[in-house]
Amino acid sequence: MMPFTRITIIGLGLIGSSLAHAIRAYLPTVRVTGHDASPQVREIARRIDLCDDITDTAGASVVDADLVILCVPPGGMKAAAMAIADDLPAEAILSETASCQASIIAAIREVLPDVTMVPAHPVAGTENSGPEAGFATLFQNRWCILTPPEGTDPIAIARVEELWKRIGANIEMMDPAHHDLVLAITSHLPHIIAYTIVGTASDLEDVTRSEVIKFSAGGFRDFTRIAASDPTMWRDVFLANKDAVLEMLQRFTEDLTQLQRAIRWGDGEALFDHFSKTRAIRRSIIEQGQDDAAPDFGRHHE
Ligand SMILES: NC(=O)c1ccc[n+]([C@@H]2O[C@H](COP(=O)([O-])OP(=O)(O)OC[C@H]3O[C@@H](n4cnc5c(N)ncnc54)[C@H](O)[C@@H]3O)[C@@H](O)[C@H]2O)c1
Ligand SMILES: O=C(O)C(=O)C[C@]1(C(=O)O)C=C[C@@H](O)C=C1
Repeated sequence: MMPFTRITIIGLGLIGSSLAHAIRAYLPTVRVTGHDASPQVREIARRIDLCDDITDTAGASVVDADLVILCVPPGGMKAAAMAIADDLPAEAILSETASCQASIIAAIREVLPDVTMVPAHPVAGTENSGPEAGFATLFQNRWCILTPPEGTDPIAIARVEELWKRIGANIEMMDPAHHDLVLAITSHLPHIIAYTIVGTASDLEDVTRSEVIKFSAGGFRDFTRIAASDPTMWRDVFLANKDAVLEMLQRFTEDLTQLQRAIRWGDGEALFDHFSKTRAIRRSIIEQGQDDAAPDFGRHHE
């Protein structure tokens, strides 16, 4: 059975447009309505025929929806929820795709205290943003983490789970605070490290910009892809997931200091042991078949 018949997507950037493409490709009988706060984005979305209908106001986009998915940057989630508060049907389910969850759920709850909420964070993306960056296969064989607040109607959870399965995702359930801790190490820390290393390299006076570009074919190039990720979204992620990110950064800094000491004191054994452990981690990720998507998706769309 179709989990939903009328889905509204608010925020038509990378994730919102990918969802629209995926729902129309894999659940073609579902009616997809879209809205974005930006008139330019709405114009592009209409031109590329992204949804069955694009509305100029948030309220009009939700009046007959049975599922509304907020796909705006984390810092815009509360405003997006506020904009639909008067028009959201009582029986509609609200979802959102934010990269961090606990503080976003709390902010939405302030505006919509009684709504049935099933947040769903797809662990899939690229460094690109905007309505033309999306593609239908983005979520294929990728994790989607559901973080429903305690006491959420199990039928609502099952319907959202079914939707994500139909567009190709694998489902995991997590408590929102645990989700934020896990993502802080697996996604948010790599981004802050990439933003730092690329910034440091370009700041170095004796490494000219042209040399950075010229010699960036190796490891540095992978960092530049991540460091090209959307500045608004990532500013919001670090502010909204402050505690978990600071906790992970503290751990990371301590581990970095240990490696720094090993280099300073010529402790080759410590370095070799550490690098052997990390090589084993990479190999086990590949064995589990989770290696394929992220870097490739980015490169297809460069
Ligand atoms: N980019 C990724 O890799 C990725 C992956 C998984 C989840 N996410 C999460 O999904 C959400 C969307 O990310 P994205 O990469 O699609 O961003 P994006 O920048 O590509 O698109 C966001 C869109 O939201 C619109 N918007 C902003 N505030 C709005 C509001 N109040 N009402 C209506 N529209 C509004 C913007 O105009 C923009 O078009 C974020 O919360 C992000 O954390 C991102
Ligand atoms: O592959 C990328 O470009 C991504 O950064 C995707 C990525 C990640 O860190 O894995 C980024 C943020 C999301 O919340 C989920 C996925």
